[in-house]
Formats: sequence, C-alpha cells, structure tokens
Amino acid sequence: MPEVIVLATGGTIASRHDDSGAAVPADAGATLVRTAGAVPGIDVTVRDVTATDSSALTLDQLDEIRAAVTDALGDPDVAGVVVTHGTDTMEETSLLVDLTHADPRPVVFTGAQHPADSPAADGPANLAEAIAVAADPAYRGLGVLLSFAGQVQTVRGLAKLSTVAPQPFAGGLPVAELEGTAPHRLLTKHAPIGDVRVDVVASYPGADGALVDAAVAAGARGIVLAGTGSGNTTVALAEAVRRALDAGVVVVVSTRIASGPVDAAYGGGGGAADLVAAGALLSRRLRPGQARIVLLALLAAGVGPRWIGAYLGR
Ligand SMILES: NC(=O)C[C@H](N)C(=O)O
Repeated sequence: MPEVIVLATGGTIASRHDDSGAAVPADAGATLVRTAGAVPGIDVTVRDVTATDSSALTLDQLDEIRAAVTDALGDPDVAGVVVTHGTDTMEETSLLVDLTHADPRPVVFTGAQHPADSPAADGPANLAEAIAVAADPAYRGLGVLLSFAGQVQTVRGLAKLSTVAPQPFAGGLPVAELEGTAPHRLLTKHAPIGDVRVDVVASYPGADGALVDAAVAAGARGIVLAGTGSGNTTVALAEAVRRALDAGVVVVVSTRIASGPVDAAYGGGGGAADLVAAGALLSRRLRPGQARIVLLALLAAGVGPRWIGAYLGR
C-alpha cells in the first residue's frame, strides 16, 4: 500500500472558533486526517510541524516546513507528501519548497477556506483529495502542487485572489494542461532564509521614497516593489530605488495587479522602463509575495542578481 506523510502546519483547515468568536488553529494533524476519512488503498502517517495561522508564520518556520518535507522524503518507501497549510501565505511556503524540490514524488499543499467547526468546512474533502494526489504516480515529476477545491495546479505563479471563494487560488499551471512539461527547479541546495531581510514596498498615487529608504536602513538586502499596472511607480519612489540600488540592494519590480505580465513598457521617470534602466529586475509573472520568496532564497544561497533576473524574467 503506498504511504503518504501528512505534515500539519495549522491554518483554517485546523482552526476552530474560540470563546471570542475568532478562528484559531486547534486541531492536530491526526484529527485532520481522521476527519478526512480513510482514502482507500493509501497508508497515511501524520507529523505536526506547527499549528500556526499562516499569516503569522516566521521565515524560520518556513525553513522548518521545508526541512520537514525533505525529511519526509528521506524515506524511500514514502510515495508522496501532503502539507496542510493556511491559505493566506500558501503561495509563499509552497514556492519556497518548490525552489529546491528535485524529487519526482509529489509534494501537495492543501488547506481550507472554512474552519473545521464550520458547517461548510471544506478541509476534510480538500485533504482527502490531496492525499490521493500525493499517492498517484500520474502526479510525479511536476514539482510542488496545490490541490484545492477539486483542482490541481503547480505553485509557481500561484496567488490567493479571493478571501471567501471556495477556490481562492489562481496563477499556477493546471496540471491537466501541463502535457508533461517538467517544472524548473531553481536551486540545488537550500540555504536558510530566516536571517535574510527582503521587504515589499507598495506604489500608489503620491508615494514617496520614505519606505524604500526605511527598508534599506533596516538592513534589507532586497526590495520587491508592488507597482501599479504593469510595474510602474512614482518619480519619487524611483529616485529612492536608485539610492537603494547604489547601496547594493537588489530591487525587483512586481505589481499589485492580479494577472498579466510585468513589462518595461512605460517611462516618465517612475515607469518600469525607468526602473529597469536604473538596474532593477522585473518579476514577469510572480506577484510580490512569491517574488520575495525567490529573492530570499537566492540571496540566502549567495546567488547574484543575474540569475535572480533570469528566473524572475521567465
Ligand atoms: N483560509 C485560511 O487558511 C486563512 C488563515 N488565516 C490562514 O492562512 O491560516
């Protein structure tokens, strides 16, 4: 019988309402698996990594989750791994694992939009599906996957786009449309990201450079811009970006827009074309949260801006 290891990390899938009415992680992994019910023909083992709402995870905890996945795959008898995780930052943790995931065995992230004690709880069905995907040889060799609300997609490009929709995620490649394309693993070796600082700074009408300057002063080695439109900022923010680049900080341009590529299409002093001319890198497809994970992982691994730009430029 194929064996699947479930790594529980918290999130809404494990949450119940406390006396104040707020949902907080409460259920251990064993409870989640029991509630999901037996998946015929699959032997499930559970490990609790943490019980944290994913909005509150630290970078050290992201490193721990990544290490727990590696550890689980250390057993050659394991067919695949499921990670139960909050949806708020699912796109970040799953991409971190994906960046170093060379093993063909599936690593499948899942979670829930409704807490475990809600009448509409979607966690049990999502977990049962994720376990089946992790054990299914058809999903081997596709990198880290998200299984959620009946859909399986790759995690590069993933973003949570709705706070309430049963399927909140978009941006990955649906596995059904992959046609055997193997994902690109970025790093051969993971270096812990816990001690690296990368900040996200938003652009908006009237934005000045104060927050970029503050990030540099706080020791940021990288800054991700959540630009407007296809990656544009204000003139004042672009001037601060030039100062940051002069100080040796890697600056990546992403966008606050949900879909479409970032492009060096506009000038005028603060446009993406001006930022690229100054030495900033474009994150063509990854939204700010995932672009930040790439920066963290590559800076931690000692990878230079040329490779960071090559990965983010695809
Ligand atoms: N649906 C969820 O899981 C949201 C929750 N705040 C979390 O990310 O842990």
